[in-house]
Amino acid sequence: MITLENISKIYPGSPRKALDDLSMTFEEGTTTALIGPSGCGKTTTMRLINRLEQPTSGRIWVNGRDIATEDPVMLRRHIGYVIQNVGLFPHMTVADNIATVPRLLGWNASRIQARVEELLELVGLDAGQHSHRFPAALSGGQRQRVGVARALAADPPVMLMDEPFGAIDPLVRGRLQTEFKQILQRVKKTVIIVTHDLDEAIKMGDRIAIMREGKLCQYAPPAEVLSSPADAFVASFVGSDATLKLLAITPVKQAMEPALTTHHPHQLEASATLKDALALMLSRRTDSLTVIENSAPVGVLTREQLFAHVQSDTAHVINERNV
Ligand SMILES: Nc1ncnc2c1ncn2[C@@H]1O[C@H](COP(=O)(O)OP(=O)(O)OP(=O)(O)O)[C@@H](O)[C@H]1O
Repeated sequence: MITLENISKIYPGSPRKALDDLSMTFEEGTTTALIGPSGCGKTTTMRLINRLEQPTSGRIWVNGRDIATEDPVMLRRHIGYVIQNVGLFPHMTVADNIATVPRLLGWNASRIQARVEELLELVGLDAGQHSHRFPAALSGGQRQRVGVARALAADPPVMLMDEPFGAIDPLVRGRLQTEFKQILQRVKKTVIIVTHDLDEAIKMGDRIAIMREGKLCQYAPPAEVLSSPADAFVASFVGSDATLKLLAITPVKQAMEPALTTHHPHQLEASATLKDALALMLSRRTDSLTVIENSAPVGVLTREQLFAHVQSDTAHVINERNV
């Protein structure tokens, strides 16, 4: 768990606060997406947590310890850090890059090799094919995978990821986001991801922290940010298509009426989203669907139930357009 307690940061010579009395807690084993306009203090927050910067005032606790009392170098060995363009050492092979922190921690050679192979498999790279290559010979997506493997090498409880997909082309980015989310769920770390991309924040974050001018505007699960923005700024930040984004992350199961027998001919898996359901209703020109799980009916979803799950104003707009 990471706790920021009344953190303010004023950079020398700067007229304004980069962070302004910021207090928040990042729960253990969860992924938080930090998002907000340029200059709102996202990167500063990350750099304070791994002590690349010092707060002007306030305290930061990582797993119950005040990091001001920790040796910054030792602290950083227990915090994985992934940045845009990765920062791999260009003169070192993939294997040596991943082995950096385990070597500093004094692991023996066979343990390091086993860990490198395990991590390459975890991030979807073939060890035999990639271990001995140099970063320049990899694609952007492959470099990013190596960056994540390196950050995970010593199994740190905390991972900081500063725009980890920023330099990746959009098609590969979507795939990497999906894969990394699965990896992060498996390794159960406390993860903070800085992003500029709301869709990425919604996809990756268990919670989203929306910042503005060094303060926190809202800190909540994606569905709550989309359905109940805390103020006008958050509402404008999430945009007019918040309802569609909400449909895209809400499982059908949450909105359906349970039922073991139904007469509606069109079927949809319970794991599908309300956006999938709406698309199916539109294409089949129907107002109700049978929801199935393991090939058996588990419920019914009607258009009314679907709209009841999204903000009423916007739902009316969708309804009136009869989409
Ligand atoms: N080393 C520095 N010296 C002086 N001011 C800085 C320094 N680093 C950041 N700042 C200022 O602090 C504020 C917060 O910057 P920060 O980089 O944390 O924002 P950010 O939300 O990560 O921005 P971006 O999305 O553009 O990366 C900005 O006004 C920035 O200009």
